[in-house]
Amino acid sequence: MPASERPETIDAPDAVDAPLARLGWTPFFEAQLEGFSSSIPDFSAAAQPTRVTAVHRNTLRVIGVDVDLTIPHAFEATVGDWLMLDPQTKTACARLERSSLIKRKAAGRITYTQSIAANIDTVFVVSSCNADFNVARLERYVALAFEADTTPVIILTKADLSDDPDGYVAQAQTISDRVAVLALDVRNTDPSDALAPWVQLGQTIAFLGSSGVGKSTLVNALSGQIKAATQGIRDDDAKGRHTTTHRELHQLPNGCAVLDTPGMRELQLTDAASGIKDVFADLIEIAAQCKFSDCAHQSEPKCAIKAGIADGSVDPARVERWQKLQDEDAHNSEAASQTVAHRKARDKSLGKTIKGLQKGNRKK
Ligand SMILES: Nc1nc2c(ncn2[C@@H]2O[C@H](COP(=O)(O)OP(=O)(O)OP(=O)(O)O)[C@@H](O)[C@H]2O)c(=O)[nH]1
Ligand SMILES: [Zn+2]
Repeated sequence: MPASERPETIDAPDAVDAPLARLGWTPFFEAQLEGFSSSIPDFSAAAQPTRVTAVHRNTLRVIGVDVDLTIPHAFEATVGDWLMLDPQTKTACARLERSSLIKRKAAGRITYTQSIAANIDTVFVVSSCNADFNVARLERYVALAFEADTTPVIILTKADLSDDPDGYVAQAQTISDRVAVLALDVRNTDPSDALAPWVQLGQTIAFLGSSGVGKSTLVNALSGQIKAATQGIRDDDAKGRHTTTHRELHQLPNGCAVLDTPGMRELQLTDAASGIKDVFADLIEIAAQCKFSDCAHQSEPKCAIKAGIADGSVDPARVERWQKLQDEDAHNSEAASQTVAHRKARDKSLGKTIKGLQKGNRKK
């Protein structure tokens, strides 16, 4: 959903079960329940929806209505997923289809795609009206949010520290006409009203941005802890920070769920080709007029991008950032797949060596 179509009437409290809505339950998930009892053989009719709030090495923590349990891993569930819990066996018997998924390629012993968080509705991309502000970085996060099927909203904090917050807003607005941009002074003003269109019962939000831009300050303010000394609260992390006891899934007083999960706050871009296309849709449309379909917009004849730069309708810096982001994404995506290919080749040759040695031993 384009951010310009602001959610106005999401999940009226009576539309879905209110206690579940406080965990982020929406009609999208409700609608999936019907199909289960008939299509899944061992589906228990008593199964109930629970949300994954933490992923540990061997277990998942799931929370539902009057449920707070640690259960075995199932269905490759990640933080934010909805699992149907069989109350008898205390195991998951189904994972609901995801409305969104934030993932990244992780290169460990085996390279694999790692899910970071599921079912986030709005990603607040946070930067500040000072040195942190960087259009290229914002574009990267917006691409990531689009790629994951979430709605990105740009928040520029520390408006009070700048002489020209509107100038920052204007710059951020050039990123995409599908993304709302807000400048906030979170230290002195309650952000609740400004963020109300997205911060609603049944919705799940997350904050993305560099360290120190004010993400925790925002969450604290939304939790009704305005002007709480962020640092002080933080030092007492387990108890003091935010109002809920669950570190990974906070519930705001109005019933909006906030996913705060390790690895979510700062993310590298990989496998985000379609998210990048969404951010630079205007340039892609122009590039479709280039003579060559694989035009690199460098020295090719009849290049529509270069023509646009020449007549002033296209910003050359934006073209440069677009190409850089594409390169970064291609590089990261390829590096990850090469790691797999390289390891496979190495393991194969190692396998041959071992076989050879074994044969040699047998001959002796
Ligand atoms: N003046 C001003 N200060 C702010 C504003 N928002 C946040 N701050 C301050 O910026 C500092 C960093 O804020 P945090 O909320 O801890 O930043 P963070 O993004 O959560 O940082 P990490 O947890 O490291 O990712 C704190 O001292 C806040 O009080 C703002 O709008 N105006
Ligand atoms: Zn071109």
